[in-house]
Amino acid sequence: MQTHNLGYPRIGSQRELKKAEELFWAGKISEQDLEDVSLQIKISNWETQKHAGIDWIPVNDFSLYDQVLDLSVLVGAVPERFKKLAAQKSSNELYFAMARGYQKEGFDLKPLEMTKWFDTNYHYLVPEFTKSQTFSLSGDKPFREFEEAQKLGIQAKPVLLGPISYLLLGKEKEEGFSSIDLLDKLLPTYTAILKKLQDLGATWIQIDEPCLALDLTAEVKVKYQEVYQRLHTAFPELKIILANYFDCYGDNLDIALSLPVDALHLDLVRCPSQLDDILAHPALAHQALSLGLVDGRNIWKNNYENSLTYIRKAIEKLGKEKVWLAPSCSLLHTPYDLDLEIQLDPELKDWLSFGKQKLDELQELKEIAILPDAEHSLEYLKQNEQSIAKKALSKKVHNKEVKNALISLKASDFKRKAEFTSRQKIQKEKLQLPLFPTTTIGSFPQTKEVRLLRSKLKKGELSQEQYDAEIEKATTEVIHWQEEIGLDVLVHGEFERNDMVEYFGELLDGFAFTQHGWVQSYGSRCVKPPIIFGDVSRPVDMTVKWSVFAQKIAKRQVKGMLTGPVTILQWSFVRDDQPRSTTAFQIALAIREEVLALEKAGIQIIQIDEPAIREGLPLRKKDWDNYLTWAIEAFRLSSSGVEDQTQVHTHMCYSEFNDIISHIANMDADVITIETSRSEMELLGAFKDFRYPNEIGPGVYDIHSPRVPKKEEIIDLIQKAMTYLPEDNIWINPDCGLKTRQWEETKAALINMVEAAKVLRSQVLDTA
Ligand SMILES: CN1c2c(nc(N)[nH]c2=O)NC[C@@H]1CNc1ccc(C(=O)N[C@@H](CCC(=O)N[C@@H](CCC(=O)N[C@@H](CCC(=O)O)C(=O)O)C(=O)O)C(=O)O)cc1
Ligand SMILES: N[C@@H](CCS)C(=O)O
Ligand SMILES: [Zn+2]
Repeated sequence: MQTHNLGYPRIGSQRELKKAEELFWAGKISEQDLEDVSLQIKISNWETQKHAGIDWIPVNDFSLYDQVLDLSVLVGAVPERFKKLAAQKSSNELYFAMARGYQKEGFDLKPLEMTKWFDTNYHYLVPEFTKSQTFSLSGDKPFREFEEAQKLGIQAKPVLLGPISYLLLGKEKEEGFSSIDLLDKLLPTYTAILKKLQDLGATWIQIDEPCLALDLTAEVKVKYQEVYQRLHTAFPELKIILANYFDCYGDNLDIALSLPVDALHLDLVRCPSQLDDILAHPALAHQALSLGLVDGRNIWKNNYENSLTYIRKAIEKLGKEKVWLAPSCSLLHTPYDLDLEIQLDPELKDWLSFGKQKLDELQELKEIAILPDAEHSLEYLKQNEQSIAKKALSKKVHNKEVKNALISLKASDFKRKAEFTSRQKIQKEKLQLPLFPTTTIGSFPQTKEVRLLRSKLKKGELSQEQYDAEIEKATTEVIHWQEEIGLDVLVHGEFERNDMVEYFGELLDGFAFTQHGWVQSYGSRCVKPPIIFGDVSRPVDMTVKWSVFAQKIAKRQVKGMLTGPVTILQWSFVRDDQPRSTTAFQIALAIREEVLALEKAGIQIIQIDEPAIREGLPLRKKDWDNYLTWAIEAFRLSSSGVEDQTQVHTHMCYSEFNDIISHIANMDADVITIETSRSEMELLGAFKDFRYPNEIGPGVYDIHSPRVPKKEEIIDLIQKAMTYLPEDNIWINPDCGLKTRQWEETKAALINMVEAAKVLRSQVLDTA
């Protein structure tokens, strides 16, 4: 029996990579310094895994920015616009230019698009393909890392994203072909990579094909057979472990089992039922099974008794040699090390397991499975049973009042008092906003200075009063500045928030938060997801103080700003002892209370952000309806308590809306602000076709880039939006919050946005 790992977090246990990268980008350290930090992280990761006793340790799971971008660079899929830069710069500079864009020395290069990695909060860089796309081996990253690991005596298993998933995750940049048509062109380069790894001494290679968890066309299914047959023919000696995760193989199982690979990985956390299906499958013959037992997407201790049931079943059918033990997916999505959490409640800590502890769990499971009667095995089992039992019975988890509140919900709790058309009249009368009201999405730049204040507060170097005074100052400045430039609906800037989810997690009961539980979101950006361990309730006001403060000093309306229940759920580590929907409703009730508290305090416009509604969609379409029903109900529960005159906004980003537009409409927010600028407003087609009734703020510029949009561009975009939507329903705003931007470009962009609104208003008046 072997243990192996599918991938390890790579930001460093103290976010060393993030810090080094940001210094490198600022020109403060050299490329060599960055390489040194990277190597230290890799070595530390390998040693940790070796020390835990993992038999096969992944290499090439490290990345300076993103593993999909790594493969694009390795196979030479560099978009044409970067070619001139490529000729002048180092490979790292080109790599980061593709990741982040390049706007200097006469270049104005847009980065690759970034999108969600399946249903996670990790974002990858979307490969770009053209009809005449060519590929060629253009780097040495996996080879270098394999050699580095070998030198340290690590039994290394290179990890590569599979050729089919790679192509399917990319985007065609011109019409008339499909990315999967490029397989024949890609395979020679892909085989060159395998050849080189084999020549260096690799025996096992992990090829990730997470697209096997999606609904696939018959054409793609056939490609799987062709490709893996070709790879097997080319490398009969090389052993391939094919990894799928995040959902079942489902109806791709027959294909997966027919492939000439040496081992198949199953995510038993997301799909426990597939083990029986596989063990009973007539095609199961030559393959070993890698059991994805330990949850790579969550932080709870593994339940050994459950895992051992799976292990025993697999051994019975296949024999010990053909059973591998693994995490369900890469540990990239978990924090590094629970031992760093010295402030966590010890009772809660006993229920948890982070990346490093998950490695120990694998090793302990292996020992229990091999030597079930050994003293240490019995001890491991006993300890584990005790932790699991304590959690199930803990008073900290269960709150009767919350459970009762959920049971007592009525249909009317999910519905605004009046229909939208009546509300709209009342709100237009009350708010007296101009045509094309301008607003922003909530956050203003979270500068180093603001973050430093919080850091000092946490370290006790600043008192709460001193901190509050500084946040007051920043909020006051931003309110006055918004009024000065003429924005219509103001925001308080969110300076008091570390993150739009963690902030609420720190204030709600049933949540815990960590000191070092960082998880990579994209590139150097990380999040610290809170841990939902118990029934959720709201012991204190969470946002009222800062909204009321801002409203008091403002001459115009200030939007209250909340994160919605589905997004809080999606971006937290969630309970595994009750359905996600139950937790979502509990959070929704807490947010509903906050909404009512804001209303009572005189806030007339309240935004409830739900950027993660779409990413929460299950990977298989058959599961969509169930999810969308409870997710939209959770939003409605959070937003429906208010009077008709109170205007509820929601905000979404990173979303394609076509296939879920009826559900978006069903949220019944008075105003929805959405990311549309990158699609040049084309996303609005769905709203037009559906005759979406409520008001919409289509984003007029991309906030991911420092580029300042020109007034004329914004006018053009809104004129385009007017071909989709009634002008009375249009708001003007950026795509998303401005927290990652600098002040300089923020100011310039918003001034242009307000000027554009003025021009548009006068154009409409002229034609009236
Ligand atoms: C909108 N997005 C979000 C997602 N998920 C979330 N949970 N939150 C989101 O906002 N998913 C989708 C997108 C992803 N986008 C982003 C955008 C930006 C970040 C980001 O900037 N992350 C920060 C960390 C934010 C934070 O928690 N800050 C804390 C602590 C800051 C810190 O490191 N302090 C230093 C001292 C200060 C200093 O010297 O700078 C320290 O303690 O050592 C805070 O503000 O208090 C990042 O830096 O990565 C993430 C996802
Ligand atoms: N209100 C949040 C939404 C981000 S999706 C912000 O402005 O940052
Ligand atoms: Zn957003």
